[in-house]
Amino acid sequence: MDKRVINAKRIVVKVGTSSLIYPNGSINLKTFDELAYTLSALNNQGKELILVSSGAIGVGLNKMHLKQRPTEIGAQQALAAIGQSELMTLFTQRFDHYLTDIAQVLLTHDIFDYPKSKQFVMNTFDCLLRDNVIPIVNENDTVATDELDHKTTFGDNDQLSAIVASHVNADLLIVLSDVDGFYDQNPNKCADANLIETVNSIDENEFGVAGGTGSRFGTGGMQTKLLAAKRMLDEDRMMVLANGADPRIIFKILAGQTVGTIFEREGVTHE
Ligand SMILES: Nc1ncnc2c1ncn2[C@@H]1O[C@H](COP(=O)(O)OP(=O)(O)O)[C@@H](O)[C@H]1O
Ligand SMILES: N[C@@H](CCC(=O)OP(=O)(O)O)C(=O)O
Repeated sequence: MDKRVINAKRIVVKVGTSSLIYPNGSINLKTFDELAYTLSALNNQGKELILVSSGAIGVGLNKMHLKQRPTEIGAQQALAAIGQSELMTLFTQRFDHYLTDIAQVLLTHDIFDYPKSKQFVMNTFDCLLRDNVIPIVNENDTVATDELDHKTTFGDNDQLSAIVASHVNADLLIVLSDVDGFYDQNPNKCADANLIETVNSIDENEFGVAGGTGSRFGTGGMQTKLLAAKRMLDEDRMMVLANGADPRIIFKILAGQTVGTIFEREGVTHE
């Protein structure tokens, strides 16, 4: 494992809907709790953490007792608005339990393109991290339209997490999903798919084996995770993709254990 992973101080963690919501639509309280515990423990150790969390629509569906995601974009945005406050309530409860302060930061993908907006966002992150408050970021779904196909999909927190990691100069991006890592074929479709432990570069070969989402509530699937990883590699940053079923896996990652898939440029020092 790359020594830089063990030494990472500023870490962005992205958690997908598939880790927070069960396939039956119920809220996965175990993940919420273990995520809050893990990030609180690391915060206490002096790490600087930013959590990018999806789940607003999933939690909104649950709150409104809906089983299917509506196709109309306005209805999805309304569900995201309902679910976002509920999502933060769940996080507040769990993080309170571990005596950790959190803050909600809603962003759009293009916010860093505007120098003044970028400055305000950066000031906010700086103050929160300085005060040991963990920012919890989601896309501002009611105003975000750039990623919508106006049919069934909504937003993309994989790439948003990479954008955030890049602008806050994070040492490491950890993406938690419902798979163990990046496979040479979609593991939900091919039983003989093999996990790839290290990826040094991403081109059409990798994109060629990256399929769409496996869950009813996830959006991007592996395509958007590879786009996020590509951004990290282009900037010589590292990303680890791992299974978020038990977020305490982050301790293993930071202990240097071989977990999931690490995306890192070639030629770095291993031990
Ligand atoms: N090559 C691949 N390796 C791993 N997972 C893949 C691959 N191609 C497609 N997938 C799918 O991507 C899914 C993860 O993406 P997604 O459902 O959007 O999760 P999340 O909600 O965590 O963002 C996996 O469950 C799997 O079905
Ligand atoms: N902003 C949306 C999620 C967008 C998204 O990228 O979802 P996912 O593929 O589960 O990470 C929400 O909170 O429901």
